[in-house]
Amino acid sequence: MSLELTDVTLTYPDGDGRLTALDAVSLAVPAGSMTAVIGPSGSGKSSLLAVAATLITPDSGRVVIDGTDTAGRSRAELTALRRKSIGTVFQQPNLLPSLTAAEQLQVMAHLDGRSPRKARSRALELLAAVGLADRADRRPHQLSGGQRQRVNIARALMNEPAVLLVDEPTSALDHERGAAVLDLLTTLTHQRATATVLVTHDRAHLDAVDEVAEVRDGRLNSRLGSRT
Ligand SMILES: Nc1ncnc2c1ncn2[C@@H]1O[C@H](COP(=O)(O)OP(=O)(O)OP(=O)(O)O)[C@@H](O)[C@H]1O
Repeated sequence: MSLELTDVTLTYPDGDGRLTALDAVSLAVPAGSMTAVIGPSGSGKSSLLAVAATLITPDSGRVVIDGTDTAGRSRAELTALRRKSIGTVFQQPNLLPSLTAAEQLQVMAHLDGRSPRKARSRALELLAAVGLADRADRRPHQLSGGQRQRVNIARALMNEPAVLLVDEPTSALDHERGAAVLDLLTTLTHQRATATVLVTHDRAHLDAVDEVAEVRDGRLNSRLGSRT
């Protein structure tokens, strides 16, 4: 398993007491497969993603990323693990306005100490994989919303992460562009063997995934997706 959450419980301070955002949640996502996480507002989806991203340490339970148990790791170790093993795609692409599409990706490799020449060729390869080979030298304002989200996805894959965490990637897109982005995520998940978690409100997305996990009041029920 590339991503394994076992019996994860997370609480937040809430007045005099604690609010249980995740209640003994277990989730395992193998390489090359995509799990959709659905559930009503406030059910714990973002909390689940934040725990999987190692951005929040749960009160109890185990989080294993690409074979590495995160328990007891220092902040620096977790940052290194995130950089190496986790790619994130959020609703808004958050691209840097002054950089071209290729440079947005190259920055990631630079942070990782890779050679600039290798970074450039990997950036171009990934932009081609997301259908933007001819847009590599455009800046964000010269791209459409769907194209910006594609750059965002390519950037998340720059360091060949084992785990890809995706939060509502199509919420800013119309139906057709949203469907194309979802198709792309499915293809990349299989091609690049990432363990992908997709938080979504869109039930149309559920047909494309391998497994659906529904969160309600911090508890998780898994059921198989229609691809399997
Ligand atoms: N930092 C925090 N401090 C206190 N409570 C929080 C915090 N973050 C989230 N919560 C609470 O934890 C619960 C789960 O929130 P979470 O953001 O994970 O839900 P969600 O399913 O992602 O919701 P949405 O679909 O609206 O984004 C909610 O009751 C929320 O109010």
